[in-house]
Amino acid sequence: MDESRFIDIEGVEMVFHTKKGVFHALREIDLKVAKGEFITLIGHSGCGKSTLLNLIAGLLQPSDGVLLCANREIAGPSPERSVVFQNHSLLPWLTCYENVYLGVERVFGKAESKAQLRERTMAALALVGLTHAETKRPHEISGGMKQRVGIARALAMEPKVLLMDEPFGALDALTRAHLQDELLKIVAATKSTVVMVTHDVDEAVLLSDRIVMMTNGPAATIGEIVNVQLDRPRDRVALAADAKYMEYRTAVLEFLYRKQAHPAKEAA
Ligand SMILES: Nc1ncnc2c1ncn2[C@@H]1O[C@H](COP(=O)(O)OP(=O)(O)OP(=O)(O)O)[C@@H](O)[C@H]1O
Repeated sequence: MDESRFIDIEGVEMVFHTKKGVFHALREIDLKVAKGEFITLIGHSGCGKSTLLNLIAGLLQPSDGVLLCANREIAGPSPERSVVFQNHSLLPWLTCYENVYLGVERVFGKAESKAQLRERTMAALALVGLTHAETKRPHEISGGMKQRVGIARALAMEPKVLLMDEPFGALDALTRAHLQDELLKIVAATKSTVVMVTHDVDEAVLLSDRIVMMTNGPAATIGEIVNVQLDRPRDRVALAADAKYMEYRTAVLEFLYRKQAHPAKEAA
């Protein structure tokens, strides 16, 4: 298999049929994501970032074009492409442990013993530093912890691709920085392929191998792509004074606020 096109998106168009008529959301989307690559999607509000992520997740079907993952057409949702949403979407009546276990059981339940499933669940909770919270329910933990349970659940399914829709968008700046650092470590350890939607320019530069910048909608498409060639592991404090980091940051700001200025709704 050609690992440089692990996710292969070709000629994708997305048209929504609404009560008000036809809405052309995405046009001519071509993107190849390599195995182990970390991609962020950035662009102004409403440009179609979530739509593109949902197409890769298989939650939406394109109006035209094709999406492949590991050479197979993406025909629907699958645990091999697990999604972490902004609102953590945990089941409120289940404990943190049970929320993660549910995903583990779905993927490995037929093949493995209960002890093995338990081991996987505990390993995923440990990965996000939540072993101590296994018996707590979502209302008993902070927003950052809930988001970590969501990430643990997604990772525990050992997905080929981790899809994240503004996973840290609702968190305060310090918690957000902490979770970004954790995610970098986890991704380095698991060698996951990640596609993440973000509004945050610094988050995009810190995490990405490539930043995919989208033009404004309607009929949004990929405008430019920034190749972030910063060594890993990355240290946010050291990067703050790094000339290359500033260059990438400026390139994204330039795209968003000069080339794709959005007078009504300034994002990022
Ligand atoms: N199911 C749908 N039916 C009709 N229109 C839709 C549907 N889903 C999305 N859209 C429209 O497609 C466009 C892209 O929406 P999308 O949510 O993908 O944007 P986004 O870039 O993720 O926005 P935000 O940053 O605000 O979350 C928007 O104009 C939106 O109103």
